[in-house]
Amino acid sequence: MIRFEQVTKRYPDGTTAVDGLSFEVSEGELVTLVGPSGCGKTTTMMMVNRLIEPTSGRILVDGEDIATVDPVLLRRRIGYVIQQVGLFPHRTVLDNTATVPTLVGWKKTKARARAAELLDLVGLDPKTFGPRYPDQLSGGQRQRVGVARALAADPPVLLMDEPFGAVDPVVREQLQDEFLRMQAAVRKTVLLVTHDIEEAVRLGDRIAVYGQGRIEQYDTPGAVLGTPATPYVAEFVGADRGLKRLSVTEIEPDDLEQPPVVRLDEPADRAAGRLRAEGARWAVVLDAEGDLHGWVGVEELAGGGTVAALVHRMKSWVPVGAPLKQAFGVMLQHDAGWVAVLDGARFLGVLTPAKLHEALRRSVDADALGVPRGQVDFDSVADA
Ligand SMILES: Nc1ncnc2c1ncn2[C@@H]1O[C@H](COP(=O)(O)OP(=O)(O)OP(=O)(O)O)[C@@H](O)[C@H]1O
Repeated sequence: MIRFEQVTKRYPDGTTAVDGLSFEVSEGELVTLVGPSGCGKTTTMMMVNRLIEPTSGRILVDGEDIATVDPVLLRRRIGYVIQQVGLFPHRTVLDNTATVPTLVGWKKTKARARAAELLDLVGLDPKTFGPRYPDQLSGGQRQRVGVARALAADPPVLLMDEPFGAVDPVVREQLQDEFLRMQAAVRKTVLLVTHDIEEAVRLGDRIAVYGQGRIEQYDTPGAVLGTPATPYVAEFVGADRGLKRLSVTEIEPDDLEQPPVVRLDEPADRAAGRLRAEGARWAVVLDAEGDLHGWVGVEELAGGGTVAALVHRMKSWVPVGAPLKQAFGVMLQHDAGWVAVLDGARFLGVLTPAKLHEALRRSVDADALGVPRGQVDFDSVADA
């Protein structure tokens, strides 16, 4: 969808901001450009909508060399979100959002209806916020309007330059979450500039890690964190990259341990006898469908009746496919040595700290070998 071919940008004063850049962004992909200040990220992005012209090389959008496209027409196909949102102060939020559709000749009512839809999409109630002026919004709300406005003409491509940079960390995380939810629905091709590796990892399908004017590594967040291509990348992503990797590694059924299980309708004394024989001190409680009902301690099974009367509700669990970090967070929060993993209501197994470590190690090796995690034998990497 966006293709850079040997693109170089040299400014008149001799600064080479971007040097022989070649990479490609697929349709519907979100690519984050990350790197220290002055490494050429913004220059890269502004060449896509021709706010900056390359010195040499070509950029193709949807197969077309953009040097041959009228810049005004090009920019209508490309939404642009910047940190200083740049809303018109004397226009309402609704009219700000409707700017581009109005420019391209939509009727006012249609443009406003579309704007209302988009405000809704970015989490702002159009009835409440539509009539307000930009200075009546918080920083985070203004950023959302910026995103809504960029999406208004439904451009296939979105360029975002530090779009969540101007807000505090908590709001920033909320905006990132909302943006990811929205992106899952609209699937734009997105180039997003950030200097924050956490943000790059969290948002990107792929990350381009910039050195001075060049991309040092272009890969998935997991691969960049797991197997940095150069010492520069390793240093940039940080010594705690193992910890960061927890947030991009998903829980897979193969990662799980199978704890002792008792059935909800099982007589308590029989369950107790079985668990004692296995040397188990507790068990998870499932119904006939395999759905999780909670857990029970073996001591509590001493009385009569069925397990159903004795079950403790499970306070927390995590869905399969959630990041390992979420499971780790739940374990810490409840000071627990394990957390149940569910597929819908169905119990799949539990994740323990040892299993979590194993999953992380296997995922690093899987990325390095280019194979699915299930194919990596943990024993072969345990001593690595
Ligand atoms: N108009 C210009 N004239 C000369 N040099 C420029 C110009 N614009 C940018 N540069 C230089 O080009 C290099 C790349 O700048 P760019 O803005 O692309 O970096 P960046 O990675 O986006 O940085 P930041 O994260 O600080 O925004 C820098 O050294 C910058 O000083």
